[in-house]
Amino acid sequence: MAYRALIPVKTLSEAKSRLAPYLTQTQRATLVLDMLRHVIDVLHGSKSLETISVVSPDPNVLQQVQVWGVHALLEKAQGHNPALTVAAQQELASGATALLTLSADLPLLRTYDIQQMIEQSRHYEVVLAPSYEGTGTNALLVRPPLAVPYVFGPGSLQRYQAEIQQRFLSSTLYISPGTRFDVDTIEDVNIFRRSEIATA
Ligand SMILES: Nc1nc2c(ncn2[C@@H]2O[C@H](COP(=O)(O)OP(=O)(O)OP(=O)(O)O)[C@@H](O)[C@H]2O)c(=O)[nH]1
Ligand SMILES: C=C(OP(=O)(O)O)C(=O)O
Repeated sequence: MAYRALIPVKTLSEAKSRLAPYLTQTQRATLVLDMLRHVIDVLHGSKSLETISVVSPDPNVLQQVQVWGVHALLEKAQGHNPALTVAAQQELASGATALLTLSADLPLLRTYDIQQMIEQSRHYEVVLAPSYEGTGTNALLVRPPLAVPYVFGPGSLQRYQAEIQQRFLSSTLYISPGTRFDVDTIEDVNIFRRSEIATA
């Protein structure tokens, strides 16, 4: 089985727009790149992935991730789901048999989470990792790639579940702090900062 990972990353100037009232653009860009670096390090550390790719329209992001040792895919169709769809088609065409798509903003993600999701995917065609509030999807492991269409966005978990049901695919939920906690709001940033201080 050829497991690969794919991380979508927005243009830095537009990323983390919900934090714009609280953080400067430079602070937001730094936060995005720090969290992306963490996710990439964790994926590398899992030693379970044939390749790791980042899809983004931002040349600075693409240049940076190559330095970190991952593939840089220029966004060919605009928007979260269209960009992922084209990138996943490329992965499928080049031999991927399973694709883990995950958000770039998961600061508590651990290699154990990746290994567990891969383990579960041996028994289920789709493994979904929900966000804390239970409506979002922070990671999605699909075997084969594109067996389920990308439907990220508000309320995506329920939409994924409906798509899975329509296609009679087997699926399971993977629930862990590492995949549940994504940084969207200033409250999330503060929770994360407090957890860093507590573990320092
Ligand atoms: N390539 C690409 N990635 C995207 C796009 N939209 C969102 N993403 C990525 O998808 C993941 C979840 O993104 P969102 O929560 O929608 O956006 P965000 O920038 O994290 O936060 P907000 O701007 O506050 O919504 C993050 O890794 C984003 O960088 C897009 O249009 N293209
Ligand atoms: C994009 C999503 O979530 P968020 O905007 O909360 O990161 C999603 O869960 O599909």
